[in-house]
Amino acid sequence: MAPTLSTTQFSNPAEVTDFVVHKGNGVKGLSETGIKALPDQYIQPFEERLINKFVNETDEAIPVIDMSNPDENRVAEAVCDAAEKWGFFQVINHGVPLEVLDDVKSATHRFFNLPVEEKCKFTKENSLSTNVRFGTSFSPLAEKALEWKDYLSLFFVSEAEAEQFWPDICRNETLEYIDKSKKMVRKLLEYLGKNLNVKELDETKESLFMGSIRVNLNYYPICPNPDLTVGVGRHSDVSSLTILLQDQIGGLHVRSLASGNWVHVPPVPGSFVINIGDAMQILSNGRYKSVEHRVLANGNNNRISVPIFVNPKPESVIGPLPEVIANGEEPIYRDILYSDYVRYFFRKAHDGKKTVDYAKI
Ligand SMILES: COc1cc(/C=C/C(=O)SCCNC(=O)CCNC(=O)[C@H](O)C(C)(C)COP(=O)(O)OP(=O)(O)OC[C@H]2O[C@@H](n3cnc4c(N)ncnc43)[C@H](O)[C@@H]2OP(=O)(O)O)ccc1O
Ligand SMILES: O=C(O)CCC(=O)C(=O)O
Ligand SMILES: [Fe+2]
Repeated sequence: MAPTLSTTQFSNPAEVTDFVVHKGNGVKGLSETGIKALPDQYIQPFEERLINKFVNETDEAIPVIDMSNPDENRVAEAVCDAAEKWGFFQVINHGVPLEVLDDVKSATHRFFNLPVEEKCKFTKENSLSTNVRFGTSFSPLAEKALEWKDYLSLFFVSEAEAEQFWPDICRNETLEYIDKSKKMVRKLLEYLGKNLNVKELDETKESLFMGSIRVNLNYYPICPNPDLTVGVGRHSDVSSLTILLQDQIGGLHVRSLASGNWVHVPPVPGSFVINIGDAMQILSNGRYKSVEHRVLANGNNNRISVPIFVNPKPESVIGPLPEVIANGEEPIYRDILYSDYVRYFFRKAHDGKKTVDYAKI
């Protein structure tokens, strides 16, 4: 239900922050007050807005890969090529039932449409588990300018833990989405691993590449001045691989490694957007690239997206794989504890590709 506060009740920026961040209304609540101008704390520095700058000026596009015949060499080659040259690609005919995708999108809308009191049961302060967190922006206490996004973040431990702590309204659909995506994730990791001389995804490699799973349900409400802010600022993911389901609205942009231009990722019905994360960049000693991306805010439509972050286990030590440096290649990253790396990422504002410097030798 829409909050009944009138925008005139915000007499200063601190009241907006209190309403959005501390009272748990999120930017969705703020948007639904009918607010006509973007509050000051959402105004991004000029260089971060980048609206229309270097966007769509070329006909560059991230590859779209058809996985109908997943055992054909050309599919594996296309995936590895995209991972090296773009760090991003879309997949179609991936084998995940479209109904599962529709169901998790509906579940996302249902969660965000809950009354504030219900969503607030899952804020950092109130959640009964650190694995379930409802929040807004990315790291509001560390950010100079906030981001126009609310999220529910679910770290998967077990079905039993999810049964106990995840919100009822979206639990089953999210679990099904994870479960039905696993086969495709394994296949993608097999392609990427083989190309690095990893013969098979045995227990050790499985734990490094896909030892933990986090799913975020993202909600980007209509924004009064989308040109002045961002939905998500420039960042690379800290995952090994991210599987992103987006709706039909659009707004995700990827930095082209070839030109430096921002390239829009057009919604393709029934597809996933796949991207390489920092953990895979480190494991592959820089062969596969985790690439900067960002999401524009939208003045006309609400948007949702549902990324599955496929990660090493928090307790894994990650560094360039022995198979990669066996040929005498110099390691460019040191060994790091993965949970230290993720903590470092979460404790600062988005800052483009800087997180990975933490692991550089
Ligand atoms: C939210 O907007 C985002 C998110 C992203 C994410 C991109 C990714 O690639 S996510 C994949 C990350 N990988 C993993 O989660 C797997 C490994 N996980 C771990 O090692 C641990 O779960 C942990 C993340 C280190 C948390 O450990 P723990 O100490 O048990 O838990 P906390 O004390 O609650 O958290 C520590 C610290 O982290 C921050 N934080 C935790 N969870 C989240 C979350 N879901 N979202 C945001 N921040 C989180 C938090 O700041 C905690 O510090 P406090 O000072 O608040 O206590 C990309 C783009 C986006 O816009
Ligand atoms: O919403 C999107 O399209 C991308 C979100 C994203 O980059 C993230 O959650 O890491
Ligand atoms: Fe991301």
